[in-house]
Amino acid sequence: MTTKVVIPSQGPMSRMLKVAKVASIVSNRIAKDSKEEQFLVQWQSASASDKPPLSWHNLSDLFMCLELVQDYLDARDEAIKRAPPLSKTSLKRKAAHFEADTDPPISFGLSLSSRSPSVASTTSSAPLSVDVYNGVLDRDEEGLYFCRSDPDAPQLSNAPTPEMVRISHQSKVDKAYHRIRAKYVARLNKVPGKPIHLVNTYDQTSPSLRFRFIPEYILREGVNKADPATQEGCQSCSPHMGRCIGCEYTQKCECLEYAAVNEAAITDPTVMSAYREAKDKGNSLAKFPKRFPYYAEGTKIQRAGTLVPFYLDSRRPIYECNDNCRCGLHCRNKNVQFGRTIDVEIFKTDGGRGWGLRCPQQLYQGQFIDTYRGEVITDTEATLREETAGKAKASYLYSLDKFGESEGLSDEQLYVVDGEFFGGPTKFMNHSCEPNCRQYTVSYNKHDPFVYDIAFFACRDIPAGEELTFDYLDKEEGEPNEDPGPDAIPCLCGASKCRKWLWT
Ligand SMILES: C[S@@+](CC[C@H](N)C(=O)[O-])C[C@H]1O[C@@H](n2cnc3c(N)ncnc32)[C@H](O)[C@@H]1O
Repeated sequence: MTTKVVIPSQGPMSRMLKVAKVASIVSNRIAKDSKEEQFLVQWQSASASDKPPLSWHNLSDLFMCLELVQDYLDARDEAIKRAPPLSKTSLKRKAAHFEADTDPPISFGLSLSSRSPSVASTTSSAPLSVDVYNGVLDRDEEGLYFCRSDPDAPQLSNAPTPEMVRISHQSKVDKAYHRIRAKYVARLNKVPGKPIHLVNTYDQTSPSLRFRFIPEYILREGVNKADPATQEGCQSCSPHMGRCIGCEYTQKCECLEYAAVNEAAITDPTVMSAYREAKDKGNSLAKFPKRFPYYAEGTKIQRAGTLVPFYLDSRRPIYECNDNCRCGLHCRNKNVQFGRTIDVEIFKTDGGRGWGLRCPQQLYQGQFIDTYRGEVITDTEATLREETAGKAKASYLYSLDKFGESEGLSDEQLYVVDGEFFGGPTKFMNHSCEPNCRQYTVSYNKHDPFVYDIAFFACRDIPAGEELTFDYLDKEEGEPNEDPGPDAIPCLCGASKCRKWLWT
């Protein structure tokens, strides 16, 4: 007679698993008696020579390790897609069998001991909520369950068996998908600021629970932001000049010192030659005409705060005023620093591009959407992460190289933003060869060429619900396209002028 160890059911929290000791989820099934979705947990083994213990658990036990359930479901989904299709008759027969008896036939000899005071023994004929296959369930001081190896138990090296795999592919996992979605939405609801919605009318999946929403960059080892003492503010401006919109005169505002010169505004030939000379010699261009980047209040309602054409149609960096400025909180030259002001929706795209981002309301040309957030890492660390994760990883890495050339910095000195595991909703923005958004450099410290914001703006009016996209290559006007290499990722943007690949 096989002994199984049963954990008494005492409400959902009483059986939470100790996540740190769970290695992975390796199978799933529907419990014969309770019809609960269950998952086979593979635990970490005490030593490398021990075979890891395995135990079946109801979904409710796994709330704290839903990330691992999600990993398992992704792999299961891939395996199902790769599996040869079953013939209609065999599918029907197996499904019928499965509904009648969903417990996998156990093809290995089980001999389980029950030495933990928190578990009770029963026989295989008793109704089981959870059964342990080759270990002993125990509880730590916080009451969390884990499974430790039992030297007397048989060493199971072949789980999941082919039979377990067959059953797992036919067993429903709707509740697991639902729980994962609920956990993701609960997290979204905690993100400060305007709501982020999650919409998936395509399948049951949710974006990765491993991702954490963060409001600011996380600076990792070796990354240094310029000393706050170097963040000069404009000292000659005030909130009460002219129209009371903060900075009013570009020539007064020291924040624009390094901003692009508006050459079209230089009509005097003497000024033009002085400008050319200063430019050639690398002298200060502070006194030449500049533009504030945003329309101020008082223009058309849909224009206020949007980019003026001088910036909209270019890749010119934007220098916003900062906390050390005298122009006040409501300066017309402060925008991106206040963050997103629109709702966004993360949605599952059709056509193989994964998740995408859209806005449920209409956006106007030049309107700020959000910044790209993530871990700021060194170039060396970025290369390491890229090599470890393979070519697809490159998609979440964003180089902060805007000032590299003008400041004479080498690639190794520059930083990279990795938005894969930490970031904001813009992580989900896909590429299009004919995009409706564009990325801009936004700096609050003109003396720091290393750490600045990457901000997305609508480059045309965007109707409510249209997917937000940008061009991943962000090339200068007229810059030629490189030929795609053998590893080039095919582009699925569907635009009529599609380049056919994402990057080389
Ligand atoms: C920054 S992520 C965008 C969000 C991503 N779709 C997701 O589900 O997390 C970049 C990745 O999205 C996919 N992607 C984005 N735009 C695409 C396009 N036009 N064609 C094909 N895949 C695209 C590629 O897998 C790329 O590596």
